[in-house]
This record gives sequence, C-alpha cells and structure tokens, in this order.
Amino acid sequence: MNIGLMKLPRLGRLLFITRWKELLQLRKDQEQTLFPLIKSRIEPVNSVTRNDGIVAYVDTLVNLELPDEEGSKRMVELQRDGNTDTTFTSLQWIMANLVKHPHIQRKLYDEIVGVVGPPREVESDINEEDLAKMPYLKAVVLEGLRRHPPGHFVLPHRVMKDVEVEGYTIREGATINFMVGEMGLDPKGWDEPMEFKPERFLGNGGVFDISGSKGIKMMPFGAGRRICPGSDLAMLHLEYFVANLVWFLDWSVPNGVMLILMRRLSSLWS
Ligand code: HEM
Repeated sequence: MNIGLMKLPRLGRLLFITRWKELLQLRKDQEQTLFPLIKSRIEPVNSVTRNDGIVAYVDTLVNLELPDEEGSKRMVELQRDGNTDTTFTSLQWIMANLVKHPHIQRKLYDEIVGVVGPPREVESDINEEDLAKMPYLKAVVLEGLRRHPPGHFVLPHRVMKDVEVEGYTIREGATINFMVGEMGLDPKGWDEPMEFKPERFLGNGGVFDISGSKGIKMMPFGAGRRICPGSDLAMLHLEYFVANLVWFLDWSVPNGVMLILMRRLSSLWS
C-alpha cells in the first residue's frame, strides 16, 4: 500500500475491502486460538490456589499494571506479543533469496537430503533433531535475518544513567533506539554486506552468537536483558519451515513468472 493510502487509512479500507475483511478474519482466528491459552495462565496466576510451581513467560506479563487497562485489552496485548508477523516476514525474505539464488537453494537441498534422504511421503516432515544436523540451513536463516531483519529498530529503550559513547554523552532518562537494519549492512563489520552469502556464517564451527553477549555485529532480536524472548522459537520455526519447504518443493522463477514446482515429489506418486 502506498504512503498516500497509509495516511488515509479509511480510504485504504474502502479500496481494499476484500483484503481488509481477510485481515479482520485472520485477527479473529488468531484471537480464538490464543485467548484460551492466555486465559488458562491468567486464571492460575491470579488464583490463591495456584500451586503448579511452573512460571510461563506469559505469567510475568499478567500482573503488569498499565493505567486504564481493561481485561479484554490486556488479552489483546498479550496475544499480539506472540509476534507471528516477524517470523513470517523473515520466512518470506529467506524464500525470496532462495528463488533469487538457485545455487544456494541447491546446496541447501543437498544438505537436507544428506541428513534425511529424499522426500518420502506427504505426511513426513523434518524434525527438530534433524534440523540440528544442518549447519548450512542455520547459516541461510541467519543470513536472512542479517540482510532483511523484519524489524529495523528494537523497542525504544530508556537510559538508566549518564553514559559516554564515542565522545557523546547520553543523559539518564533519554530514549534511545538501535538501527538494527543498518548494523547488518555495515561494511566495517561485513564483507560485501549487500550480497546474500550464507557461507559467512559457517566459520567458527558454524557457531554464531546471535544474542550479542560476546559482541554485536547484528541484532535482529535485540540484545541484553530485553532481548526477544521468542528468539529460540523463531529460529526453530524458521529452520523448520525453510527446511521443509525446500525439501518438498522446488522454488523458481521460469520466464519471469513465479512458479513453485513439485517435481521433487514425483517419487511419491509412483
Ligand atoms: C524472526 C522473528 C522475530 C524477530 C526478528 C523478533 C525481534 C524482536 C525484537 C527486535 C524485539 C525488541 C528487543 C529490544 O527491544 O531490545 C522483540 C521483542 C519481543 N519479542 Fe520478538 N521477534 C521475533 C519473534 C518473536 C516470537 C516468535 C515471539 C513469541 C513467541 C516474540 C516475542 C517477543 C516479546 C514478548 C518481546 C518483548 C520483550 C520485552 O519487551 O521484554 N518474538 N522481538
């Protein structure tokens, strides 16, 4: 949607009425799935009889006090925290790059087949233990997050005390943010930063510290104590979806038209 329509949201809703209805339905489906799960944690947290001894991440958000907040609004906020858009956006960028660079897709496919063999049956999928044996897959996902982090900023942070950074004084109480998108493209930190090259993550035994605890070259999930608590889950989801999508399907653009070929599944139909 172009900038003009973003400034006139009501007009956008009228012009894209079908899309708008789809979005509302999607949101409704999301709420119907997630509300019961969140509710199942809110009730025990507020109950004096709660004694399961388990603290889920969502529990830590339940008793946060925000001014003028009603119960239903709290449910909506908690549900939106479970950020699916970021993972989905990353997945789209990674798949787009695999279409753009068939040799990378081929290399990834070969790695997958080396671990789990060719696709066997429609019901089977690649499991978590298999994913752990695929360093190139992890490198592809990391390169996607470096080149196209879904959020170009983290959440705004507040400075706890005066601090000097490269000759600048940042005062206590100031609000700061981080240029996440720019960090991943900094030529001082990355060789050919505009290129999609998963190989850059294969050095050091394939170990890359994405949490920033040993130095920060990119921070798609933020860093420090407010780092994204869903980062492990997001990495797992990305690896899982990319691996299965590439295992079963061939992604290509013949004659300028996007086509997804199911040729690798031919063995299943014989
Ligand atoms: C590729 C996927 C994802 C990316 C790139 C991402 C990125 C981020 C970033 C940059 C922040 C802000 C960190 C900061 O302010 O320093 C954040 C916060 C957060 N993320 Fe994610 N996220 C992803 C997926 C998820 C998932 C799957 C979940 C939940 C299951 C999640 C839950 C959260 C929550 C609850 C916060 C707020 C944490 C806080 O303020 O303490 N995220 N995420």
